[in-house]
Amino acid sequence: MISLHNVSKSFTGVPVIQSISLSIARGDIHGIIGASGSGKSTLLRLMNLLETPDAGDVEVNGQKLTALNTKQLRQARKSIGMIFQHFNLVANKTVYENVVVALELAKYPKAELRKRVMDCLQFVGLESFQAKYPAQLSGGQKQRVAIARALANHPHVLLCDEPTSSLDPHTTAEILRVLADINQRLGVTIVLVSHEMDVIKSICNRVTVLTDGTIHDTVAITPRGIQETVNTAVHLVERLKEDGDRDA
Ligand SMILES: Nc1ncnc2c1ncn2[C@@H]1O[C@H](COP(=O)(O)OP(=O)(O)OP(=O)(O)O)[C@@H](O)[C@H]1O
Repeated sequence: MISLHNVSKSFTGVPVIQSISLSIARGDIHGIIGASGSGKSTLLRLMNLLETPDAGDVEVNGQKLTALNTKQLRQARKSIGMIFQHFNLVANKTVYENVVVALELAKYPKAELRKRVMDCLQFVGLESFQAKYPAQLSGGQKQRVAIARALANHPHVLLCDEPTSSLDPHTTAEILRVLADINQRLGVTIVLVSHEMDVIKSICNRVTVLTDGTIHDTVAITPRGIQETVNTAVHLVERLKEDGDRDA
């Protein structure tokens, strides 16, 4: 589904990704983990050519992206959704408008716009929030809108760059559940960059460990499932007591 062949990328002469080859199979939830600065985000952004490789080839869904012209690449990107740590919503657009923009940019048939937006919002459980603005939403709700927007054009692949890093554990579990659902119900291949081992272990079936822009290893794991978390005040106090982090 996604193949990188000897891909390299430098910034201002400093190598950040060094001749990486990696294959991600259709239907996988593939994690990328590594220390800060190891190149995780850059590797992910090379998969949809948000970063252009200095060398090597990137193939997604049978198409060699590195061989396409600008127009062809724009077309190919419709089938590659992406979400980010800080959601990247347009602040002065409503939830509905944030999703419809993705469809309009992709020249989706006008008559089908409304239905498609509402289907996507329903999938993430936010159809009743369509008229709200991002500032009126919680972090988890904002990420759901971003997911709805990423799903709008029926992608085959969803690239997720630290999608839960701004969220509390309870909301993290909710968003991971949505991602697992997208993978299972819609058959979307997911690549998930995270520095949190718990996040990676909960839903990924393969994991690449990056170190200094090279692959240390890629291993198969059994996702252990999304841990239920509770965020009531009582539960939070209990957690503090467990950690011994309270006034004596
Ligand atoms: N556009 C850019 N221009 C210059 N340097 C960049 C750029 N993007 C990334 N880098 C550098 O490349 C290296 C890898 O960055 P990257 O964001 O891919 O790492 P990361 O593993 O995702 O880090 P983190 O976990 O801290 O987000 C870092 O040293 C970073 O400063």
